[in-house]
Amino acid sequence: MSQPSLFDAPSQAQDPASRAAWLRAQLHHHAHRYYVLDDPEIPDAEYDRLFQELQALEATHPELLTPDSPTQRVLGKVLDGFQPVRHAVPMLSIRTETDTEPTGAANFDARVRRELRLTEADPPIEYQAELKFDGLAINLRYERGVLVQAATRGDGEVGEDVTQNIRTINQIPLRLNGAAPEVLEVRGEVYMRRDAFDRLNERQRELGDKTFVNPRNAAAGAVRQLDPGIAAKRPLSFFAYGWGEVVGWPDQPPTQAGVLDALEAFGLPVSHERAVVLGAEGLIDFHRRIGERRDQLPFDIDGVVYKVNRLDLQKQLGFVTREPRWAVAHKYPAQEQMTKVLDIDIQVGRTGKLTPVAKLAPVFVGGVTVTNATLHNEDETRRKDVRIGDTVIVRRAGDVIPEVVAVVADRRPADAGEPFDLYQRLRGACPVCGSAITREDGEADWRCSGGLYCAAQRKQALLHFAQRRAMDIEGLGDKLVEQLVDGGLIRTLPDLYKLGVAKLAALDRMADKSAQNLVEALEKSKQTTLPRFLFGLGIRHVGEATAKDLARHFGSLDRIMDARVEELLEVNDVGPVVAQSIRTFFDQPHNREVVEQLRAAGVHWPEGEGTASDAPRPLLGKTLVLTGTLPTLSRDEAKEMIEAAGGKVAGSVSKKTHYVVAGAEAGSKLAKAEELGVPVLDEAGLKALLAQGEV
Ligand SMILES: NC(=O)c1ccc[n+]([C@@H]2O[C@H](COP(=O)([O-])OP(=O)(O)OC[C@H]3O[C@@H](n4cnc5c(N)ncnc54)[C@H](O)[C@@H]3O)[C@@H](O)[C@H]2O)c1
Ligand SMILES: [Zn+2]
Repeated sequence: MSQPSLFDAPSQAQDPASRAAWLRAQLHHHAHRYYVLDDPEIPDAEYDRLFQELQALEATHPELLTPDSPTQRVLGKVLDGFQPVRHAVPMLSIRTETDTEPTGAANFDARVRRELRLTEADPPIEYQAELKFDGLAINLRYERGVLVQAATRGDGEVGEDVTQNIRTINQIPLRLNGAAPEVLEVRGEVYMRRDAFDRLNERQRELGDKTFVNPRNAAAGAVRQLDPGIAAKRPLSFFAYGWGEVVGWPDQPPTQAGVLDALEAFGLPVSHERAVVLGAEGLIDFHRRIGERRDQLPFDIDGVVYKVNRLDLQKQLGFVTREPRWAVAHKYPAQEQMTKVLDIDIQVGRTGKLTPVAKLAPVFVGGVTVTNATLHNEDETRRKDVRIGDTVIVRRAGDVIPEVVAVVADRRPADAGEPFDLYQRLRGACPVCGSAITREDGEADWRCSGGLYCAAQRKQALLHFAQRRAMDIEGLGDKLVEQLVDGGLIRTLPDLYKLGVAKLAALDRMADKSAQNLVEALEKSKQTTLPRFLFGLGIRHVGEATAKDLARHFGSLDRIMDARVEELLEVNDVGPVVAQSIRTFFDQPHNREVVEQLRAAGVHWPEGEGTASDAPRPLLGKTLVLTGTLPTLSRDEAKEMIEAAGGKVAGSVSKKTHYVVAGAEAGSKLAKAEELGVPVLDEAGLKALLAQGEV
């Protein structure tokens, strides 16, 4: 049904009464999404703007104030399925001081001094400054030191009984240490660490499930989950920052800081990022210090909280409607904001992965101006249904790249783009090199298949080609590859073999001697083997073992390049996905050109007939384990011979091992073989086995 829409909001020029009514309806709707459903539709910053507008309107037009106004009470509600819990002491909200200006702290300090009738002659007030954790407020009730109940805030008066779910949080003690009061209600925040949240979303993405907008939401959803089994799987954490009902605690400390220390001594997690400071200056300094480190904290905070430290003064100051007078929240720039999607680009990563990226109208979020945000992959873009022209929520928290977390559905313009279709958008071709793009069954990502040629994949291709197990080009590491590619010395792989000592020696931090060595290593690498070369090409799914199988089966590169999928499938261990990947790779004209240029540059290897049809493979299907030192064969030679005969070499002995080949100083593997009754051979025995087929 039609709900008030932000999109056709009555203009602010309208009369204050209808504006106020409209704002109340908006706030009620969004509070329900947020507090009850744990599924907000707009960012907090937007909610706060509406809230502040209503507050201002009610201040100038007191006759518009209604008792049910969101400014007058906390808007949570008990979800069906949970037992309601009446709080012994109401759970309130905290007043938010003007967004990010340091003057917020000065206003608060001045107000407190006025309320306490202090003059300039009086000393500065002592405050406890804390982090404002972005999670879900929980009341933990301990009776005689035992956790008997955990409840959400709800509407502040009545919350939900979530004891079962809270018990699954390891950080929350089920029994307090030491001499606990008769009744102690501990208040604090259940939250999810950012790394845990990222892992959770990563897993959701892999499963093709809906991702969570932010850690607060994921944590709130987990706590308010009717199935404790699901709640237990979400990694939640907890920080205590306050208390509710207290009975029988004669030595309760007289300050906020003292009580938090005591809670910690009882075994509750209390953040150490807190300080007792003096006056407005101390608060401003704390706000600044934490602000500088906000991105490095392992969890989200949306601000800091200032509290009068002395409890007798807190009592004297008391409460107004939904907030205490002795505390205030001072926020940082929001980590989520709304903005418009101007376009959707597709970026090619260094391994060829294609990532859709939203181009955004510039927006200030998490302390920086953001113009790009990742959409992760095609399925996720479709699940969120992000289209060009949409208004979206962008999140930037910590050092991670900004991401689009949701579309603001009722702000979609009539001329918004089509549902996202990556293949169509690129017309099937990599935006960098024009090679075909592919997406395999069961994989989330599209990829460019021009691995050897694609500029985006140049560095990766070089490193892969040069590695020890491939072309073994000594001295061609990460840093040098960066320099060579960024400096324009290498555009495609074959350029490697055009590098001369003079060109190399001109590079930063490259001594003549190392340039000379590299040129020699390059020259040496030209003489290689077909398996090494094949592996070095970086064909997706073609690892060392598959490269060896292919080389053995076909004998020559040309035969592999021209093999049909059915022919590739005849190779040991090559399935449909691998066969298709090889076929697609060699179907790209650019990849073939690179291969030709490498051969023209002098890269060569011995070729043979291949074993495609009739060569004997006496060890086909057999698994062998090598241990100790053989008299004449090196470990690599033995392995090569076994594989050539169709066998596999495994690293450890199990019941599935067919033979163990033991040399001098064989250790635990030999013992294991004897224990399991696996036949043990020496070098001569191995050779005899290999010779079996050669009749
Ligand atoms: N996006 C939306 O649609 C939407 C809707 C409703 C509310 N909201 C957001 O919810 C927030 C308003 O919530 P609120 O009025 O319930 O209060 P609040 O979150 O602004 O402040 C009170 C809460 O702060 C938390 N807190 C964290 N650290 C604390 C500390 N050290 N000491 C004391 N309390 C601490 C507690 O959970 C407490 O309940 C705003 O940020 C608002 O944007 C968003
Ligand atoms: Zn490409």
